[in-house]
Amino acid sequence: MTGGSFVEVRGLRVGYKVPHGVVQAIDGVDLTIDRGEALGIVGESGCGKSTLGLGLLRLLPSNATTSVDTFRVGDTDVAGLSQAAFRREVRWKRVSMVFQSAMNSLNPVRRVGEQVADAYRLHHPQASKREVQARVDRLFELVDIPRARQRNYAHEYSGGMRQRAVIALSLVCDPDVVIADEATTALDVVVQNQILDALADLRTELGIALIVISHDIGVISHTCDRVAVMYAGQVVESGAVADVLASPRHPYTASLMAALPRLTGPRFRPVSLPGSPPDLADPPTACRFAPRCPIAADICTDVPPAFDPDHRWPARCHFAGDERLRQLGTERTS
Ligand SMILES: Nc1ncnc2c1ncn2[C@@H]1O[C@H](COP(=O)(O)OP(=O)(O)OP(=O)(O)O)[C@@H](O)[C@H]1O
Repeated sequence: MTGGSFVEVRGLRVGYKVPHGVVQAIDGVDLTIDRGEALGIVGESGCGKSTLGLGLLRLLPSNATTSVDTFRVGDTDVAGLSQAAFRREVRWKRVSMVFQSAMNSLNPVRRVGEQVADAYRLHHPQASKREVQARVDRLFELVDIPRARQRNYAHEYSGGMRQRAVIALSLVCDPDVVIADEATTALDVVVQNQILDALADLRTELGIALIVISHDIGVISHTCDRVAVMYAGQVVESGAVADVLASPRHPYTASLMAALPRLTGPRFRPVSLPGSPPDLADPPTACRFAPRCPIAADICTDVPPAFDPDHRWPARCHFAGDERLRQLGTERTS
């Protein structure tokens, strides 16, 4: 990773206050993304993916405490901004988000075109009627919805079209960074791929830095250049998608891959990962994955593994890239 990346996040931490202590949902995450690049965030439920996206946009509930050493977008340091300045200058304008449930993001009793126009007017109160309509037309064109459909209500759209409309809303203010959180999870695979392709086109056409959050490694491989694999609030491996998926260096990534059914090549029985992630109010002090790890040794429960986010392909494991990882998921069925 380069020090001159377009987006740089260093030392992000988010804790939720709960009756029995603090759930440290994000514990020192570093990310860098270039313009036009897509970074995937993958991991199983509860590893902190949504907290990461919401934390970057400062949209977390009041029991959350967030801190970050560096959050820079282009030349702007957004970490030091007050809540009011962040809302005014960053949220939706520099960094926006596409959520999973399109129906929750769209107003059922207002035409979709009007909703997009409302959102634009909110941020550009001086814009003339003609400017607003030109922007709405452009946004519908970008997400490939015919102009005539601006007059429809959300319930008259298909699921895929609704999700495109939500993407159009996220682009209203011409953001530099778009975070897509499980944006296609509710859609069938064909429509899912169309939406992922649309996002991929937009990021290259508009030079957006895209963060794709998903529990589905297939979604990440379809859309992203790089991937950060999260486990228990930390990034455990990151690198080029093709490298990481072909020969994972961390046992957690290897286990995620082994749990995937394969459609081509020799047939393997998917091997699900035993156990569950640790309690984030009291995680293991050394390697957090050790209790579930098939190759763990004494050092893993004694010494926290190092992680250098500036390495080309870092893995938070004492046995990173170990030969034994290749054996995971090799239980052939035929
Ligand atoms: N408002 C909250 N109060 C307390 N704990 C929370 C809150 N929101 C999330 N958490 C906890 O923070 C951790 C991370 O949750 P998060 O929703 O970010 O994970 P995730 O990877 O997005 O999971 P999923 O895919 O199921 O949404 C979990 O242990 C979760 O229980």
